[in-house]
Amino acid sequence: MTLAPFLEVKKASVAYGATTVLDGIDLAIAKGEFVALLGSSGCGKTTLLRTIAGFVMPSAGTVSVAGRDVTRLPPDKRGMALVFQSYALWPHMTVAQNIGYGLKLRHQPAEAIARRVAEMEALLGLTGLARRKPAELSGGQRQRVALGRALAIDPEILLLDEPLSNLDARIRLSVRHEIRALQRRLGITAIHVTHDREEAMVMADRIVILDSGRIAQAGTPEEVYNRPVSSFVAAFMGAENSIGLVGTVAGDRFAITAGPTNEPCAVPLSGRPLADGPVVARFRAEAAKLVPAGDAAHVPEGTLVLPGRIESASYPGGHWRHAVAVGPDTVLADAPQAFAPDAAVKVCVPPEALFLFNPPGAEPAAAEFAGHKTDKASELAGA
Ligand SMILES: Nc1ncnc2c1ncn2[C@@H]1O[C@H](COP(=O)(O)OP(=O)(O)OP(=O)(O)O)[C@@H](O)[C@H]1O
Repeated sequence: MTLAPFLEVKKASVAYGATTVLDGIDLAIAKGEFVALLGSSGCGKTTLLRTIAGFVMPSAGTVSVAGRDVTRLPPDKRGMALVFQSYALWPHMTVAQNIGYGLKLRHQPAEAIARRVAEMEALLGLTGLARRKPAELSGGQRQRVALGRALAIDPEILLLDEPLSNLDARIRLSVRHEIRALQRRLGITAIHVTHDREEAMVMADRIVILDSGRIAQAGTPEEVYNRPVSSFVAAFMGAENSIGLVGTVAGDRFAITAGPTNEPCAVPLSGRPLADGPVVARFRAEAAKLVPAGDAAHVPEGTLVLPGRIESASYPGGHWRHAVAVGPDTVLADAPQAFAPDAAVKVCVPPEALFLFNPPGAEPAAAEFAGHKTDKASELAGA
């Protein structure tokens, strides 16, 4: 299903002095969609959000809402509301005054403000706290007030800049669900900046992964998790183990040659745009199975086998995590039981959990991994 774009960023670039921070960003967001902007520190997430909000003027490109170019409009004329990480509540104002602040700026009559504030308090579970000042609230309550202030002006687009990062882990989980449920209920379009992968996964309809001011991949949580288009995205989505291999395309399979760190193996290409030669193989610790070196009977068929030696084991909860020396590399692999240090093992990785990429410059030029097109239409279709 392809949805018409509601918010559209076209070829947007932003530079601070000689430094390009956003480089030709193309992004189309459907009405009611919840999009997470995900990326490591300094990749340009906040700059993109502030460009959409109107606080940063792009040096090139446009921002439009419902087909209307808003690139030159001031922030308060864009129908958007921004919620910050720091809440930015007025400390001397009560909860009610903070929530009603935007309406007061818009010269709404007092009764209308009181009505809307009461609605917001009920919606956000703040009833009874109207006369308190921010200092008399918990972090979660303060964040709900900030959300109430943003929603009170009835924005079409809600922009969230790491709104949960000041909350402790447990409250964060509940506020996460509250924000998502509210966004769904109100049918509001939301863009959420975060560097927390799990937060993006559980909250968003679509995740946009930024790398050095460019979109590395945009897709549903399931797409970016299971079909990363690059080694960078795979690593960012948790496939942090990396091994160098060599292989050749043989029909619909990629035949991995036996090497110093691996046994030979053929994996289905499944549309992967691979060329003969060296590849980087990435996989998650939880996707690998550890088998004692002498126990050939328990090596699952069709898996990539990496002989190794246990360096250490730790218990993060639910399983044992092992650091395993594989040739000159160390990979992490989980198992339900602990292996002893120095034990000889085989790290077995099933083909569907193995992400293979030719090194940059070696990819087949014309090949495109099915379902990985990043043009606008398919981005929206993934919504
Ligand atoms: N006003 C500014 N002047 C100069 N450089 C800036 C300015 N604002 C941001 N930058 C630089 O632009 C780059 C992107 O910053 P941005 O805040 O968008 O990153 P981010 O992905 O949101 O990072 P974080 O997760 O750390 O907040 C960084 O290198 C930053 O130092």
